[in-house]
Amino acid sequence: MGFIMDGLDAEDYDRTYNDRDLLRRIVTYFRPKAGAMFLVAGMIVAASMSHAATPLLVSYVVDAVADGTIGQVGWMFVVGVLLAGGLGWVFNFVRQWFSSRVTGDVVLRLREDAFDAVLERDMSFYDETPSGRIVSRVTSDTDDFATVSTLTMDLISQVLMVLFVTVLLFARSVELALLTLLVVPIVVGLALLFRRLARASTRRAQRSLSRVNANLQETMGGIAVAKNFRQEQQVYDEFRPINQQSYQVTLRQGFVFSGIFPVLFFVAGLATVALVYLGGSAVLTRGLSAGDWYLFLQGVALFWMPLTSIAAFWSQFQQGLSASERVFALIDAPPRVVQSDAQPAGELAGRIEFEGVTFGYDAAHPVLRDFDLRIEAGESVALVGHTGAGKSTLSKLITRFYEFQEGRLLIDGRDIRTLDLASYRRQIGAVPQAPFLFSGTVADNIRYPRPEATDDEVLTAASAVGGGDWIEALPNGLATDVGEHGRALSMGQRQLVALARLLIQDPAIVVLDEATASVDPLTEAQIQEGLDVVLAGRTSIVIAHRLSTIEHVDRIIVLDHGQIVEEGDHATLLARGGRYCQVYNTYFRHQSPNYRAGAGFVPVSSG
Ligand SMILES: Nc1ncnc2c1ncn2[C@@H]1O[C@H](COP(=O)(O)OP(=O)(O)OP(=O)(O)O)[C@@H](O)[C@H]1O
Repeated sequence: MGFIMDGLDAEDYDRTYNDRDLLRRIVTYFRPKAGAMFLVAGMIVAASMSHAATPLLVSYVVDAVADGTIGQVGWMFVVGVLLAGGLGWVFNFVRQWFSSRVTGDVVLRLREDAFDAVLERDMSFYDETPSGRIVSRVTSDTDDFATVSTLTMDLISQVLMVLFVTVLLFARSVELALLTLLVVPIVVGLALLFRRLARASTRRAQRSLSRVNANLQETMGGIAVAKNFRQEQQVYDEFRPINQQSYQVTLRQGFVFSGIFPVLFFVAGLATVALVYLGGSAVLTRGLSAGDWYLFLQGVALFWMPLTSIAAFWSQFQQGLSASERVFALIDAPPRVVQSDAQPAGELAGRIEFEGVTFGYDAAHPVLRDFDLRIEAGESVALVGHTGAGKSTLSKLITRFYEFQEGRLLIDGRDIRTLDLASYRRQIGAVPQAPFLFSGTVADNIRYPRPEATDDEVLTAASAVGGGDWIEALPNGLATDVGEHGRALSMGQRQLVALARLLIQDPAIVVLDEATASVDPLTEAQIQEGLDVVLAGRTSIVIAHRLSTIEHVDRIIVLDHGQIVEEGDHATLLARGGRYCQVYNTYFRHQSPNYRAGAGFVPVSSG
């Protein structure tokens, strides 16, 4: 049991809706399609009537054969049966056509809503949720939901068939009709019991599938690293148990689902035996016509088919319901970042103040405790410190990607929680270590923050960065295709594109995580020049990895375990011989032009 259930826990934001809320929610998606659905309902009634007409007509044929009048009326029955069949086909066709439209439109809207919700989520959501799982909610879960609507329409048509057949049965013989109906509560009871089992096993099957998706997604994302280190076997070893688990869980689901049919058929078989026996005796003893008896035998078959398919329907219905539950949970996931107001940020000067901020990714383990820091408008600050010191964390709070637990964060003296996030983020330029480029040309990527930027503006921005020489090195200049994730450009070129993109955005505050990947000295110089242009006149917080950056900024802040342990400019801090010197000796010393292995250490006198 342990292995089969491992890793199939719900996501943090998963929730269980009660049936009524879930159905109400589903109905809101179908309401705009009411017109088409009425037409579908009409077609379902018409098709069900034409299908129910066939056994009725045949029962008359049986009677006509029995009393020898078939010769005079035979042709009418032939026409009647053909007509019922033909009309049934037309009604069904129209029904299928419109119900596909309804389902398609509903899924379209649901998927749009799910996608919008995904875009709205805070960064913490992406850190915690593997992207494969998100993908499977937006794609396969919405598809499963679609099957609910198709099945619901099928079910309605089946139920109508049952009603028509019941009416026919009662019209012919109340006694036999009641006998047939006696079995209904048994079937419904079994179906309800089965419904509980099906829902639980279905939910597990969906989770295991999304685990497979998540694993595949991660594998594809890191395939270059895996191949480089020849770790294909390890990747395979990781995939195998996850896939195996999905197999086991699906197998269990199949077991549960297939269990219901033998039980239902057994009950149905008993009922048929009883009807054949009682109906046969009635024909012999009480003058029931052979046609009536035939109608009953057909009626039983017609009657059982919808009932058993209703039972089978539950399984898929449950699958669709739990899929819709998962999609709605994604749509309804409460944001972690909560704004108390939505004041437009306006033109920011860029002053940033942390006042007694406490923050932990997990509230029980704070990364920052009672943290104070004031960065003046237009000041450039470099954050340095050992790995895990909290440098990126600070930048994530400034970009408002994460919610902090205590204290205040002020931007130009205004509480960050009172600002309209969209207008605030427009003034924040965040550059990650490995700048992400979207498929398209270099110009498309530079224009990304402001699609209406003219070609001249794009060219000016690109030329301002690193003297613009790098554009000539591109095969098609700014029209060069960057390839998937910018793979067609070198790391250095990608960074230059990211800097030019910042110029187009023109933010008041820049939060930059410097790339650690080394580039050639020429590109390095271009990037440094680009940085000087981009950072001029803006508040900038740089998670510094390059010596030239720390030598140029107004203030260096040394972080250790979420605390500021030292601050000042490069020369002052070097002279002090404190914690900064330790960091310098570890990370920056070797970047000095005079670097020689084992030499150039700055003496450390304290801490
Ligand atoms: N998404 C996350 N979820 C949980 N913990 C995290 C997350 N990101 C960072 N941490 C933890 O917070 C602490 C600070 O991490 P942070 O990324 O701010 O360090 P850093 O100084 O930027 O390190 P580096 O130079 O390696 O990027 C670390 O202990 C890290 O394990």
